Amino acid sequence: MNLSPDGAVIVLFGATGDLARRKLFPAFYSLYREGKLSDRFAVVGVARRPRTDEQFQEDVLESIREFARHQPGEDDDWDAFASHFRYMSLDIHDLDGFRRLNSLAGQLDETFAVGGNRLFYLALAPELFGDVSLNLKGGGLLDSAGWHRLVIEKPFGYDLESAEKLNEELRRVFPEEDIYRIDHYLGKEMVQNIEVIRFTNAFFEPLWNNRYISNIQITLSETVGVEERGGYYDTAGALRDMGQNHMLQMVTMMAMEPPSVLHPEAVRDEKVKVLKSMRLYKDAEDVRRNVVRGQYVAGESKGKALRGYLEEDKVPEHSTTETYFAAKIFVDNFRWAGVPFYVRTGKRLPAKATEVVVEFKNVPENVYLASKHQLQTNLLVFRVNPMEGVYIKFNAKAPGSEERIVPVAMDFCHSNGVGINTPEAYERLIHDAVRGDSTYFTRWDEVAAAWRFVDRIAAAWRESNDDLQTYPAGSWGPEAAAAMLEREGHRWWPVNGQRDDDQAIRLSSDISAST
Ligand SMILES: NC(=O)C1=CN([C@@H]2O[C@H](COP(=O)(O)OP(=O)(O)OC[C@H]3O[C@@H](n4cnc5c(N)ncnc54)[C@H](OP(=O)(O)O)[C@@H]3O)[C@@H](O)[C@H]2O)C=CC1
Ligand SMILES: O=C1O[C@H](COP(=O)(O)O)[C@@H](O)[C@H](O)[C@H]1O
Repeated sequence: MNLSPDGAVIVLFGATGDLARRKLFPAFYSLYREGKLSDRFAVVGVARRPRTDEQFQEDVLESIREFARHQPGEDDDWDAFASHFRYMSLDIHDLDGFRRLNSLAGQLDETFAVGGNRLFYLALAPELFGDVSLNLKGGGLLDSAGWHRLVIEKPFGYDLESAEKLNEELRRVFPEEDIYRIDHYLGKEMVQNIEVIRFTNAFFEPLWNNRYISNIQITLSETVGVEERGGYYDTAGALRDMGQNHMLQMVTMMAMEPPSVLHPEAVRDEKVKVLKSMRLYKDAEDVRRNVVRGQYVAGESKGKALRGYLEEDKVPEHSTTETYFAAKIFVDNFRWAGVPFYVRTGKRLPAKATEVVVEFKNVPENVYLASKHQLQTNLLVFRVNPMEGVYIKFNAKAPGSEERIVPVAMDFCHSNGVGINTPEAYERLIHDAVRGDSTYFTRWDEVAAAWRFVDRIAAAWRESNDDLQTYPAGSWGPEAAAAMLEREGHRWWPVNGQRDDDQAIRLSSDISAST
């Protein structure tokens, strides 16, 4: 594995699209500003619509002004950065166009001395991935002297069968080790930190099992609706858009065994074991018991009226696509037997939050405590987004009181979501792909195992829509999701500082003010 900050020609397919504009151009700029992209790089933007190099550079500048962490300043050599960007109008079905692209890449190889390294980033609809890879080969783009890597966006297929087909198409051209499947959640600071916190602290690992942990809750909640992506979203739904990929990846980060060495393959081997240990739902009845799905209807948030999913642009009138799902998942291995992993994700919920709550089992009752106190369980919370940090709740004596035991909190705040300047997930992942570090990209067997799990749910949902619930936009989703936990004596912990029923945060700053 070569981890040097190599030079490379980066060919960005889908350069006029939403992802390029909101995430990728800003990421290139931050990497450049922070010296993480060698000066020996060029970006060739590719899409069908006509653009001159100058217009393209202007598009890049606008995107950076709107979305980047760093802003181009007066003393910043914008022109030097922009000179690395070229544009080529090309339909990906046009093989001759790929030959022209190859000759442009060859010129840029020389201009920027990149040694023939090429990174192909497919910010395109997945139906186009197979044709692009064949034409890259046919057009001679893989004949240069250096390495050739393919970065592809999700969704990787629609189910296991289509994912296998897509994978075969890609593997005809690229070996597995050169395919970098992006799951941008794996590039998030605090998702990567889960591993570090788990495996470098003596006081977590011994407790990290079914003896001490009661349940784990993972919430990926969004306030936004489907925005202008209604067409795509309606074919995916929450299960495929967030569940098959981001959600299950978060489960693996929480549940995996420590890898024997810190090497990409060793880490991914451990994640695959988790995915393969997840209990598959037996039948439709089992899915109904353990999975709740919902679709938002008109509601309101902070006094603003919000329309329902069926009123969104490009959503079919009678769509039954879920915009929310929650599930109870079991990882049937020695460490996790009997510990439910509760997961939930949805659009148009009251808060944007990505959070993992580890709820510990209560201490055994003893004579001193049992009669007098209702002890709260200990919590460890990984806050991934928008706040980044770790929150721990435990019990202590209220100062000055002989009698009272109260929950107190310790809050490690990596960033509070305001003026946030930690590297965006895409920066990390592009940086890793250029360095050849695939640790935080998903390997084929992970993708396949995740589809195997998700396909059981999708199959049950195809049988009947009777279990599809509705929830008002701006609410926390269907009641049935709360009921699913209540049946086990558990409840969802509120997220993102919205802990109205939990006084621990206030106690941490003003312990005497609590009652
Ligand atoms: N946007 C987002 O937030 C996220 C997107 N993704 C994934 O990233 C990928 C891109 O998404 P997004 O940017 O939103 O999509 P857009 O629809 O905004 O962009 C698609 C891009 O593909 C180009 N394109 C389409 N057809 C062709 C063709 N035949 N030949 C050459 N270029 C073509 C379009 O340019 P033109 O019309 O000029 O040809 C455009 O640049 C998808 O796989 C999506 O699922 C993943 C996570 C988040
Ligand atoms: O992949 C996707 O993720 C976003 C949410 O990402 P986040 O980093 O803002 O949490 C989601 O809105 C989108 O539907 C989905 O495709």
